Amino acid sequence: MTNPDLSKSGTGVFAFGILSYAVFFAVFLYAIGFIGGFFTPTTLDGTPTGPVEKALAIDIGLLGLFAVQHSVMARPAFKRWWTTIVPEAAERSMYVLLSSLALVALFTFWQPIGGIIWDAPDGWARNTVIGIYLLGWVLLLYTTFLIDHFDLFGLRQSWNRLKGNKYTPPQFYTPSLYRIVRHPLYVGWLTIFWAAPTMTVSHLVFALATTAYILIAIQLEERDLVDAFGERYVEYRKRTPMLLPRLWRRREEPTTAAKA
Ligand SMILES: C[S@@+](CC[C@H](N)C(=O)[O-])C[C@H]1O[C@@H](n2cnc3c(N)ncnc32)[C@H](O)[C@@H]1O
Repeated sequence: MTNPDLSKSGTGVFAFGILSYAVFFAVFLYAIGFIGGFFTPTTLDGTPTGPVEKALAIDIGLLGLFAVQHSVMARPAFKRWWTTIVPEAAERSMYVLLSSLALVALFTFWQPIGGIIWDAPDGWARNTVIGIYLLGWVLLLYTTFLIDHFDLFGLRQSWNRLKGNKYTPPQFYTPSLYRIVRHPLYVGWLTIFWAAPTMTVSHLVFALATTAYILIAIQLEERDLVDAFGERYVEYRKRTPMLLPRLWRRREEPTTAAKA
């Protein structure tokens, strides 16, 4: 089969990359309001409009849709097949666009369930939780730049295609926060999901499901990282905690290379 990259114009692929990035950015801004409960017309917590069973079924379906799209399309085997259909330089932008559209569906059709699990009192307690929530977003955005923000959201690939440069995938990095935990970006997400000044039943369903999803996604992602980077990632995994920073210094163990 011919590589579709060769038959598509670099300008078209780059324009698609920009469009996909713009949609992602709008979804990112909306998500801050949707999960935090400010400004946006629909929110995670809100007034229920129908029976609990129906709301639960819809919400779990929406979360499942996102989880399947986001995980299946991220696997190397899927990408190998998919890039026989879409240009290689547009693959990541396509992934970002479809992830964003799955989130638009979630924002649009989410059914609040009501029922308060906890509610931080007004004043310093509530403001502190909101502060932690916003810090989660800062952590998330900051971490994307530690790996490669523009590669993660597909712009680097389409820019390279436009310029006719050969694409080199990102290498294995452990800068800054990656020395403290292996998944700082997911720490950002978990902070965002759980730092809720008011925790309703639908927010709890959302936080539990997304936490479970992240724990599964880490297993899949690390399997791919071991395949891609081999012993370097295995050693890194041994010395660096997954999500919770160590509060004490670990006794240095000899590396596999040193043992052999
Ligand atoms: C959404 S990012 C999440 C990164 C990481 N799991 C985290 O929570 O910070 C997923 C992409 O980051 C890549 N990735 C994860 N750890 C990496 C590292 N230390 N260096 C380079 N790429 C990494 C994965 O291969 C995957 O393509």
